[in-house]
Amino acid sequence: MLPTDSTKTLSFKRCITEGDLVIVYERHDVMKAVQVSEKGVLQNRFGIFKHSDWIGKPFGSKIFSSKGGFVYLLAPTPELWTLVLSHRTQILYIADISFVVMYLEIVPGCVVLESGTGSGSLSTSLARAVAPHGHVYTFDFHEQRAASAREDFEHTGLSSLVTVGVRDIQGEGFPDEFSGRADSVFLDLPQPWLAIPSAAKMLQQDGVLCSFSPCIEQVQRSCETLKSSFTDIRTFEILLNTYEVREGHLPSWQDGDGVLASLKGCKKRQRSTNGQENSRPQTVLARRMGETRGHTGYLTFARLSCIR
Ligand SMILES: C[S@@+](CC[C@H](N)C(=O)[O-])C[C@H]1O[C@@H](n2cnc3c(N)ncnc32)[C@H](O)[C@@H]1O
Repeated sequence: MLPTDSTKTLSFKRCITEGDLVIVYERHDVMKAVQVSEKGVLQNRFGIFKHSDWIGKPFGSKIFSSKGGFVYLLAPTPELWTLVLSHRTQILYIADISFVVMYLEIVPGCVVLESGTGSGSLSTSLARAVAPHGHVYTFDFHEQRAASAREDFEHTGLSSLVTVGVRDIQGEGFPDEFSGRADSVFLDLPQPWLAIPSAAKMLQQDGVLCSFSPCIEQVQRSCETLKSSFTDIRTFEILLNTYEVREGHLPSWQDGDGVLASLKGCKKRQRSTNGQENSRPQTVLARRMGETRGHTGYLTFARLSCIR
């Protein structure tokens, strides 16, 4: 059983009720988080939507406005929350987040330490990964950021899984009460090497640490510090290619190589009985969108050595 308030973000199989946070989805790049209230109204380019029509509908419903336009009402999963949250800092995105959760070996029941909290983008996914009985303790030295993150975790229903502390982790290290208790530690700090000795103290035998740094000089300095108590030190840079999937006409053989793949396979150009060329049939196309997404940062992982 999940703690009751965390069912908001962690369960998909329920109906929308008053007070819920929903993600109103127009397109993959146009979404917003809305708190449902009986008297609430949403207005966008597709028309006017009354919240009262949403209550009782399952998450995932397609909802029509009086003008016939529509939006989808989606559950505020960590994946979607990362795309709609208010940016108080730079944040981690899904490609890095998914790699972090996997490589830190985070499973239900884990205790995870994190600093800084920033906008809580990573913390939200960490919380889901440790649910229902694990916990994320996240620290930021910026009081207002910590308070805003706490409010967000209330809204997304994760506050029973995440505790936000105000602390200078580079200066003071993590609190001693976590000594030897953490399964994993994640650092997104300007000088992570200052926090690494404390992180090593917090980790259980063979626990894993990850440090995110935007530049390679920081990585080098962190690795120097990691060498004294960690093993299996490895750095990754995650680069993402996105493909747009849409209906369209296949190019003729003379059209160049703009379209990289057809999901339905190639159909030859058709000719009618009078020998005229028909318009080419519609098919589903996948086209690479622009350049590979640029550099976000380096992820350095290391496992605590058994001999401390
Ligand atoms: C880039 S943000 C973290 C973003 C976060 N990973 C996310 O996905 O939303 C870095 C955070 O570290 C915090 N920070 C910087 N130095 C710190 C320190 N010495 N102790 C604790 N937090 C610190 C900043 O206030 C900032 O909020």
